[in-house]
Amino acid sequence: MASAIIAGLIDGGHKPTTINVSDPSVEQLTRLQQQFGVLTSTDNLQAVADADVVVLAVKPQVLAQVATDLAAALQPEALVISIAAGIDCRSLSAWLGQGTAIVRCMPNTPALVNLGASGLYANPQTTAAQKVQAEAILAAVGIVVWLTDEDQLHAVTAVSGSGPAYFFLFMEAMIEVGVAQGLAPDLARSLTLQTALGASTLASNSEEGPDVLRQRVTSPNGTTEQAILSFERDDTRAVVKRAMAACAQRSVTLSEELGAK
Ligand SMILES: NC(=O)C1=CN([C@@H]2O[C@H](COP(=O)(O)OP(=O)(O)OC[C@H]3O[C@@H](n4cnc5c(N)ncnc54)[C@H](OP(=O)(O)O)[C@@H]3O)[C@@H](O)[C@H]2O)C=CC1
Ligand SMILES: O=C(O)[C@@H]1CCC=N1
Repeated sequence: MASAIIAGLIDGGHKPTTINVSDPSVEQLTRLQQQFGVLTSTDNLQAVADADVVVLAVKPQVLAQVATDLAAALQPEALVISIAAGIDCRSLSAWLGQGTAIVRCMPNTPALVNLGASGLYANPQTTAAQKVQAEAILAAVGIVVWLTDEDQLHAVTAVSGSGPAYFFLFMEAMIEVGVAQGLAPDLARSLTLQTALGASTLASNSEEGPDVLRQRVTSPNGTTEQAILSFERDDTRAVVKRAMAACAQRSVTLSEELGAK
């Protein structure tokens, strides 16, 4: 995720030498340095020392340690943006310092192709100018929505944070079945991916909702009708509801398991 955000910032005209990337892996840093021309360090404290914005893009499992270590090195006026799933502002403040301006963000991997979708929530310590900064960083890789209730980030995770994986699963299944029905694998793949891109683009460009667009594909007594009836008989909406509930619930329990006690 961090690579995607760095790429978006640099594509958007951000000067590479104003970005300092820290990671334990020298190989990873060398790759980022060669690809983007950013400054690099294996020392998190050194990387944040002069930073006005710090993006925390580590796994939730290491966030407590990383954030606690950073506290002493942060500039008092720095904005901290965390993209970690689940971990709330209460925990981040406990680790970073109570006065820290924090924006929590839930991005997604289509940020890699500038088609990301991010939900953002700012704690009360965040100034209007810092909110503009946070929005500009995430807007470099896709659309941004602001949330007024931090708990909504669980739902954003279930919709867009994890959402790409649901569509990939659907694509995998369609490709497999296309092949089973007699198509060459490369044909099944390109037809599936173009259909996903076409459906998404059509829905994005249309004033009509997905329900109306679906009905347009579904000719009475035609082929689609049989597929949709089969999906409804299998209660696909309930399947989606259970999956997204499990996802949002995991976001809640990540916070309980890994948050500040
Ligand atoms: N993947 C996704 O679709 C999304 C992920 N997120 C969130 O983004 C965060 C990162 O996820 P993702 O990008 O997938 O994970 P990655 O494992 O790809 O990236 C995490 C990076 O953090 C580095 N790292 C590990 N320990 C430290 C440390 N102590 N100090 C500095 N860097 C460290 C890792 O290095 P190394 O590999 O060498 O250990 C790795 O490069 C997570 O919190 C996740 O919840 C949010 C939205 C979507
Ligand atoms: O699976 C995860 O925990 C992360 C957060 C959202 C997408 N990937």
